[in-house]
Amino acid sequence: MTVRAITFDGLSDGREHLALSLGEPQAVPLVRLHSECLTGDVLGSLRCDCGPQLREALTRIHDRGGYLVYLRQEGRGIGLYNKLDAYRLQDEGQDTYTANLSIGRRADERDYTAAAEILRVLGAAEIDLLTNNPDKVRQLTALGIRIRHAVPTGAHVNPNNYRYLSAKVSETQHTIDIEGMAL
Ligand SMILES: Nc1nc2c(ncn2[C@@H]2O[C@H](COP(=O)(O)OP(=O)(O)OP(=O)(O)O)[C@@H](O)[C@H]2O)c(=O)[nH]1
Ligand SMILES: [Zn+2]
Repeated sequence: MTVRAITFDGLSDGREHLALSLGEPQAVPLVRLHSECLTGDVLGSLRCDCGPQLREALTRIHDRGGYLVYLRQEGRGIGLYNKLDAYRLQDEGQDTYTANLSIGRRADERDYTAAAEILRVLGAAEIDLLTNNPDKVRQLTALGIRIRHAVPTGAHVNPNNYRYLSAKVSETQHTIDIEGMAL
């Protein structure tokens, strides 16, 4: 797989987000905005679905042509240490969003302004977005990116992440097909 890595100067949040260009260039590219998850992406944690989603995205975007934008928004924007603190509360029974509130943070602190800046630099003003998250679609649209289709990812369900995925469906209306997959 040939991959072109693209770096950026002067993004409004000052972070080192990375874009990967995969496959053949397209008028309307397939794009994934992947939020950093050290535990899932790198360490293979089964508590979430981030690692399998990342690998699925790389393959699908390579086949279709487009960009994977790796956003440095660990823990839905609260950072790694806070996410690990929230995990402790989840082990005591709180759901993934309530645990954020319990440590004094918002349920989801992600902002996609830098992502929209990146897409504009890439010339990707209209995209197909690989996501189950309606908030990503809402925010990007408000930032001037046209979403032709929101393309759902696969459902990467396991016994350890079932509650986490259920909360995404019930609390933030993610389009994940976990019906009948209770483990
Ligand atoms: N605060 C917190 N963040 C988490 C937790 N589990 C995963 N994350 C972070 O959540 C982010 C991934 O977001 P998700 O809400 O799983 O999925 P999404 O990106 O909104 O939606 P998709 O585009 O459909 O994948 C990554 O930054 C992870 O580090 C958790 O229990 N608590
Ligand atoms: Zn994760």
